[in-house]
Amino acid sequence: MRIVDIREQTLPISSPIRNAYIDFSKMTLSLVAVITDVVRDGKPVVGYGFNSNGRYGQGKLMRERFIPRILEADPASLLDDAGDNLDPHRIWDAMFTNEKPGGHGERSVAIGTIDMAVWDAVAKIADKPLFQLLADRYGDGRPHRNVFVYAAGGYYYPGKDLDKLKDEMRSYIERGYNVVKMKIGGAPLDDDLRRIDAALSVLKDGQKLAVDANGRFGLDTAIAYAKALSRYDLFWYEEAGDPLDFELQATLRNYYDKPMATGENLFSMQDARNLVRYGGMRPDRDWLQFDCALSYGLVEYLRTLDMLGQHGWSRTRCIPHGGHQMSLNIAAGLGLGGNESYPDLFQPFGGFPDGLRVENGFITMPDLPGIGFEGKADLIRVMRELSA
Ligand SMILES: O=C([O-])CC(=O)C(=O)O
Ligand SMILES: [Mg+2]
Repeated sequence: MRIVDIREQTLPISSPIRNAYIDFSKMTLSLVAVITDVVRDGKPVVGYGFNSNGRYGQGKLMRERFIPRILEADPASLLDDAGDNLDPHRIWDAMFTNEKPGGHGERSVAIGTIDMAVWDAVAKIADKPLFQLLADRYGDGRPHRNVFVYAAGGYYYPGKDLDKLKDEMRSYIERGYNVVKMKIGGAPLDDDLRRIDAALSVLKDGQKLAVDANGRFGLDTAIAYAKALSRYDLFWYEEAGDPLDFELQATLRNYYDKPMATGENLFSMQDARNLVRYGGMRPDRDWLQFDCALSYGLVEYLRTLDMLGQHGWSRTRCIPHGGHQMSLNIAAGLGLGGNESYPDLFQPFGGFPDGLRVENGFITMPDLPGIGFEGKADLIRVMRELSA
């Protein structure tokens, strides 16, 4: 059993939307196919992966370093002890050969994307949904099939007035979500408060709004927003300041006693650990959003979950960024608190398998092989073009 080829294609996911920090007019991602010599139903098993929105495609790093390291390794050294499947941990070690620690810039995205495709292949070779494989290997064998999901959107874009924002939020609620998220920090505070009031006006009892500043604020602005947001009962106040400014985050808790969230731009277990050590995050109410697709993959995310446990954090406080099915499987298999969802954005990569309904804010995991990309017709079409 061996990996015979790994292919990458950089694809556009551009749109006119913007958050407080970037616009998505030139946004791309890497799609990866890991092609094996294992044959199922007359066809080779192929694992697929892609990186989440917000970081660009990483084909160059993959082609120069990470793909050759896997393909040049002794194939037997990449298998598990029984020799009957690929071992994601050993493949990860091969990718990380001759890489120094620290500075987890773009390579964590490159490795995380290949890692996603490897896990998809591993679960397909084991003939299981990935969430079941994870529950079997790392848990008690019983996945949490019902996963909390929230709808992310509420971006700034040209011509978007308050009515359009309300329509967007209402459409998520009508599709079964009970938590919706919108952007803040890309307009003056008073304008944002009007936008928040508009979004809240379409919510009913038990439905909540989260807001996301995308790391835009310095301490003074972060505090001004904290004071203004305190009057609401928000699901969370996300990424107020620079993702690496742990002191800002720690100070902010003195001005905001309701839930906060951050972590989507921390790309390693060590960075996540620094947030937990120095960021003043509160295990009883705050949320951690590390996204495996951007941060060295599930092999690293398993280390992050171990680290969290050692620091007194429950994994139910993790709701990953990215809205991809990989984190959906991790949430179901390992018992996270839920997952982000982009019902309309970043298509065909955003969203979940066709026909999956959101009910009262939860989805029920379908029985699909691997990560489940085969259940989303527009996505698997693009993926199969890469592996054909
Ligand atoms: O706008 C983005 O970069 C995405 C984001 O922060 C999120 O989904 O939380
Ligand atoms: Mg965010």
